[in-house]
Amino acid sequence: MSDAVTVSELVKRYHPHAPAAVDGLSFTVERGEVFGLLGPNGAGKSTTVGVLTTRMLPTSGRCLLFGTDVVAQPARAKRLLAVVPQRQNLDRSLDVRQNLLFHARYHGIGRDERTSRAAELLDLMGLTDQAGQRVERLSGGQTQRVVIARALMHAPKVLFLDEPSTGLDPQSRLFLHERIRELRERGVTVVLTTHDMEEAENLSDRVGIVDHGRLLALGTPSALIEALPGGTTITAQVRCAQGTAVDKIVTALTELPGAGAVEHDPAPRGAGAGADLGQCFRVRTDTDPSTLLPEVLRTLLDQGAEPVGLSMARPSLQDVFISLTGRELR
Ligand SMILES: Nc1ncnc2c1ncn2[C@@H]1O[C@H](COP(=O)(O)OP(=O)(O)OP(=O)(O)O)[C@@H](O)[C@H]1O
Repeated sequence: MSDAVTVSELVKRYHPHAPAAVDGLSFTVERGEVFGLLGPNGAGKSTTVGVLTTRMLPTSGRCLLFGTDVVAQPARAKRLLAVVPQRQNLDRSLDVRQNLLFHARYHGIGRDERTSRAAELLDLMGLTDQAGQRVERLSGGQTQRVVIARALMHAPKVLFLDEPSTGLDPQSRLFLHERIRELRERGVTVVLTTHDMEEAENLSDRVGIVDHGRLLALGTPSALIEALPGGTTITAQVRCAQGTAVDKIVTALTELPGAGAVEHDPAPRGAGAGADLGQCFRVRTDTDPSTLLPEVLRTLLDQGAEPVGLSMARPSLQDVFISLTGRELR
């Protein structure tokens, strides 16, 4: 059985002498998964999605949707896919339900079927009460839900979502995430492009991180996070007696079994009164932090430091993203 999306050796050059916007990209998206396509500005995500959704032609390489070549059979590919763009493009002269019905009619879906699908999708997206509302009266979150409902009217097998949560309030964002999960339960494959790493980590079964048109990493968010060196960080805020040798504390922490790099920050944020004596130590570890944590505490006490705060942070997809694509703005 073919994958939902197959991208092989995709190259897209906008100008013959310009660097390739997509430079030999290959990945597959399995049927029914939510796949996050991530990368900094200009990485080549929109170009890749543009080719996959038949909006532009590749320079070379092949893209298939459920085995259908998007270049050789664009009309067939269009029936399989739906795109939810970042900027809404609803028909302002129509109400919510009419937007859905018009889209279905365009796709050749019969009257009875489009009426029942519209009712079902309005219900799924929590829009039944807004069915007769003009789209210009809707909030940002409601508009986004209408755009998704409309995209689903022709029962696409793969849905491309571009930055779906941009500008949404937390409730709308949560609702949208629940609906995306529900779509996956119904067997719809979702390709999500987002800059929001928390969203990508929460929603995606797997993510592909691209930069300069190339794939840098591919896997489940948890596998990519686990592969990050210097995994968990234990942060200890302490108060030290005047004259305490901070270097000695750093050395003692570094010598603990399982400890990786140790950083010292003499002015921790929010140290408050007596900040001149406040110190912060960060211990990175690839091992189980629950065994290291008591050792860190004991070492600090042995060295005459008084712990006032202790925390443990697992790295996130954002850390993976930054470690692969760098910190500089483009
Ligand atoms: N129509 C175009 N003509 C020429 N170059 C383009 C065109 N569209 C995109 N590019 C260039 O191709 C590269 C990839 O752009 P693309 O829009 O695919 O990146 P992206 O990852 O989607 O970025 P963003 O997150 O900012 O949307 C960039 O260098 C961009 O400047």
